[in-house]
Amino acid sequence: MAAHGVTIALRVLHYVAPISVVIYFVLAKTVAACFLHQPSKRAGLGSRRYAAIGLLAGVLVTIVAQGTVYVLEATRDPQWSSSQDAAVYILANLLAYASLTVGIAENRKPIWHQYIGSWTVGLVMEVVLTALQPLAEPTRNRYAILCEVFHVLRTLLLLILTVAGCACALYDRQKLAHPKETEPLLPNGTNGHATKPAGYGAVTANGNGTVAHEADGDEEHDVDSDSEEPDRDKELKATQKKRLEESGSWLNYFKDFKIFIPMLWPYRNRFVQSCLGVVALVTLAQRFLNVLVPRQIGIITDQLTAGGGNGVVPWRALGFWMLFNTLSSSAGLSLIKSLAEIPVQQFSYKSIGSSAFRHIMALSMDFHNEKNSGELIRAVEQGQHLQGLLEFFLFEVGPMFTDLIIGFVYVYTLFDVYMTLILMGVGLAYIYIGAKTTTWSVKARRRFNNAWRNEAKVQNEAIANWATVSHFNRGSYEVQRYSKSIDDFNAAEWKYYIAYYIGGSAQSVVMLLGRLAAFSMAVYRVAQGRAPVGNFVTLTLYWRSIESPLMQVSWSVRRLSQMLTDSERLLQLMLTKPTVVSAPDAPEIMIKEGEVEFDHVDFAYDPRRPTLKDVSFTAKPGQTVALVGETGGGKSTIIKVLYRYYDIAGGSIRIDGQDIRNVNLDSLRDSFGMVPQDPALFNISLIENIRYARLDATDEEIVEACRAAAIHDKIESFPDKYKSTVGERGVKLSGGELQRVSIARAILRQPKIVLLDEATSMIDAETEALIQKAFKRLTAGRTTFIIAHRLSTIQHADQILVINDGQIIEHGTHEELIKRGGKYVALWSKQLSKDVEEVGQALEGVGPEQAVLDVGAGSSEGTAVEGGGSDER
Ligand SMILES: Nc1ncnc2c1ncn2[C@@H]1O[C@H](COP(=O)(O)OP(=O)(O)OP(=O)(O)O)[C@@H](O)[C@H]1O
Repeated sequence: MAAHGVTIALRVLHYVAPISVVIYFVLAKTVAACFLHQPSKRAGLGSRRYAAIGLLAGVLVTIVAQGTVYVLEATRDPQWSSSQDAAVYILANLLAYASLTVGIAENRKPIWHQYIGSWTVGLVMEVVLTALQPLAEPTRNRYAILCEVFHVLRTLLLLILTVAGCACALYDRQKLAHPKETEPLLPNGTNGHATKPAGYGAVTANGNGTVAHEADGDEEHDVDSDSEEPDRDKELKATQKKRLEESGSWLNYFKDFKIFIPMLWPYRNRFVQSCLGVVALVTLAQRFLNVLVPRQIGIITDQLTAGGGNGVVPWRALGFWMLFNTLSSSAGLSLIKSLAEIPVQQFSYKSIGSSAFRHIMALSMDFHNEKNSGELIRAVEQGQHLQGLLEFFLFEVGPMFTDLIIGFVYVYTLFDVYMTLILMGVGLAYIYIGAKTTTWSVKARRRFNNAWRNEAKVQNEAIANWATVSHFNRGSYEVQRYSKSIDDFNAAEWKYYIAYYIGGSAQSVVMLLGRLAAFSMAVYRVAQGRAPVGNFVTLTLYWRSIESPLMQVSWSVRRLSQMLTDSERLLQLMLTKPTVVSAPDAPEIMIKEGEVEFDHVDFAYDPRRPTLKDVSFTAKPGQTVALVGETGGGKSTIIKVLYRYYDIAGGSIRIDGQDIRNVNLDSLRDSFGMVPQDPALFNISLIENIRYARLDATDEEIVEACRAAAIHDKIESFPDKYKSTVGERGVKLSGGELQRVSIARAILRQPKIVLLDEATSMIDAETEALIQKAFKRLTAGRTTFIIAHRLSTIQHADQILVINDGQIIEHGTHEELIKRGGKYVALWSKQLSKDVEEVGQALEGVGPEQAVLDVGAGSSEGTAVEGGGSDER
């Protein structure tokens, strides 16, 4: 009775032993991957790895030897099938220890505790099995004795592995705790490694899915060391690694991706939610159909075989098969699923696209000055690959694992546990090869993406800067540059597809071998009479349903990593916070008078170089303040900080006593009418471009504004009048026309404060005189800031500020400044002499009296010649 109990315990242990080793290893690996466990600094010692591989090879030999003994015993005793548990123990143990051996052989820096723990679990199991074996079989033949010898040998090998592993771990801990006693006094620099800057390449992903310090010199697993990548991508990856290191675990790392959840999950959209429900139901039904269709064929086969041609048709079984088959056809449930998926995909496409676009538009000027717009667009496009993420997890990864589990159980019920083991073996080999090829293809994919982006960038830059290219006659140079970028792209694409296809073929071979083994085993079993023919037919049809989730596992890993790589750029973009934002619950600005006060304002684009230094002045309500000074002095910057393109570093800017940082940003910007230095238009009609300033303006108001800006007659002279399109950024208009359109926009906007940044620099003096009236109307009663190099434009200003090197060096009215005889006068006379020179050149050949006459007109009326001819770009 006791022997019977021991036999049962032994049988159970035969199943439990290999499973517990595998479970421990998988759990330890998962925990290590999630919490970024790092291999110890001494983990890469080659001698330890080789010793462990040698001992594990010994363990494998004892398992194979024991298996051989069982086969010999089976040939001697046909009733041997009763010891199926022993066969399972051998096969499963072989799979388990082979996986551990491959794990160490593949990884130059293993995380040892994962392995030591698995060996310990294996050791405990082997000790119990070795002790129970003699109790279960008191009378033993030579086969049993041999098996016991192998058991003992295996136990000894595992004991050595466990004890040596623990001893090494303890030794390392002591050694690392007292580095001074053992480490060389000189740092790493002595072995030729350069010190890397903090935060850059500090950690790299290694084969464990964990991070390792690059300084350890483990280049084999440094999948990210990619010298061909542009600096920006290296920066991106450095940020990603830094983020991973700071977050401490992959779980935390993925927390950042949660910003995409509201874009993927339709919280408030009932229709999309119900479509998701339909997709979920169909997915569930498909799991059942995967089994029911081949099973029904098996049932029909068995009924036909049993009938032996007696004319009885299995109508009922056939009817069910027809029903199941129709449901699983592409005109059945798949059609419903495909239709229901469309709104779900469109929802996420729209929400990712519009959120990313909204975010980009809300980012501050410093960001937009740095970024290449082509790259931004590509980041959004690639990020939209995330669109399928929700479905991917819910309706691909989930069903895939369900199918696998159903598959393991169903092939067991069709035949026996060996079939399940074949399936597991194929699965492990397939996933292993899949993981290997994914590593190559992800690396190749990154290069492919970079080359693709670079190609778009080169093309985009050349087209956008066509005028510059043409000024320097660099057309063929740009074509050459572009064709080189296509060559790079083709080379990267070629490498990517090689890695992709070779990996795919290797996996197909594994799949084929698995199919051959399973079908041979099924034929053998049917021939032995241990299973009906119908089961073989069912298996051949069902095998395809098991292969596809297996293929999906590695494909899903590949797809997930591809989705994450592609969306990393969008994530970085979404994580970029605008530097200028409204304070929470900031009130709208209330402008009554329009008094603008700069109070000890300091500002710098780059903290190493101050741009504005202690700037203080007050623009009284309705006053016109002119900013003059040498180029690069900081005039435009004063306007930019007032518009809050940038936040100042010190002091404050107040409008009617309200600090502009404490009011709502939109309301602040709504109060300004800006005419910038280089106005740009959309490539739409003129009338739409002007209406952009005030979307509800009527056509009459637009025409009125254009009249005031002295551009109406010009527009009327165009063949399509107000409907003329203006080209990209307004290139079809001359510089002067562009500025006048821009002034018309400002007039239409009816702002509270007017900002004119070189608004008339490209307009000739004659036209400027025409629009002076318009300016008067625009600026009447409004506080106005004017930047102008043409001093005549600003001589009537209420206040003139002379800006030099970020400071106000003089201020006052034109007359006061002229009287003072300082920098303003220097600027004024410099301009006069420049004008005389230019006029002299322009009037070469004209009589001297005539030239003097013209200069006189220019100086009194504001340099009549300055704008001459500059109205054309
Ligand atoms: N986005 C920026 N990033 C870094 N530095 C900048 C930026 N914009 C301007 N600067 C620098 O700030 C300084 C002041 O520039 P700003 O455009 O305000 O001068 P300005 O007086 O308006 O010149 P100009 O009369 O030529 O328009 C210059 O040295 C310029 O190089």
